[in-house]
Amino acid sequence: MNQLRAQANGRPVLGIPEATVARLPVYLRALTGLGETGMRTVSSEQLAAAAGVNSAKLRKDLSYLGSYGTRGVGYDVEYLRYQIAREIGVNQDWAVVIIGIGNLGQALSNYGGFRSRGFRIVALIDGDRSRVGEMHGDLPIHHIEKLDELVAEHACSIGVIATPGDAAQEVADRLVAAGVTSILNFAPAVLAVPDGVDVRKVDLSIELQILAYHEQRKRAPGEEVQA
Ligand SMILES: NC(=O)c1ccc[n+]([C@@H]2O[C@H](COP(=O)([O-])OP(=O)(O)OC[C@H]3O[C@@H](n4cnc5c(N)ncnc54)[C@H](O)[C@@H]3O)[C@@H](O)[C@H]2O)c1
Repeated sequence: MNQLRAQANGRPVLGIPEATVARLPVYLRALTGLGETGMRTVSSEQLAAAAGVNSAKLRKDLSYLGSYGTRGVGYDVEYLRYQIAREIGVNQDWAVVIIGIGNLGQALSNYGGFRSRGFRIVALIDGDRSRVGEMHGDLPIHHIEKLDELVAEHACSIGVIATPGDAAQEVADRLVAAGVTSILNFAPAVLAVPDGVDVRKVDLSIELQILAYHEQRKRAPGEEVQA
């Protein structure tokens, strides 16, 4: 899928390229940082530098939102932040369920930064009955058999999978059956899901490999990487 549908007043208006959609959270984070320093307006060059992209690309991306800035003044930081947040959907409050409360699931459940970005972790779920009732922050672990009930109770549309890879498909199937339509998958597994369900895969080792690739090219020719 190359084009995502943008919504304005609930109506689909134009296609936003997926690469642009992927950069919107980066702009949002940069704008939040600039806003916190007290900056009221920002030029496309300043925002591009803060976001780590080139300014022509930034202007093109923002034009998809109908945001062109004011010549000689730039963009209103707060308004642009609001526009991007609305486009991404983070002006809403999204209920999130995490499945698999091991090392990673616990770290995610203890991270306080999701809430300020519009994501509320509402339930922690694990397949190990001996973990039921264990508290992380102010949430207890529930057994996976309670998944349907919890998803319905909290109107969860987003599920995070942090189970081992061999359990991930089964967990995804259960999430979909419970009504979850977006899955963030940390497990090393390729998930099959029906149309209408979005899956994003997070793989930190791929990110590290990309860094290693660039690191290798910074070295002088002939310089060996120590194993
Ligand atoms: N994507 C990344 O960058 C990245 C980084 C770290 C870990 N991981 C992956 O995240 C996953 C979790 O890693 P971890 O170190 O937290 O593992 P862990 O073994 O500490 O935790 C896994 C948890 O999943 C639970 N579980 C197992 N099967 C289940 C099922 N069918 N239903 C519900 N819960 C179930 C276990 O009881 C356990 O609590 C692994 O797949 C790991 O490879 C990915």
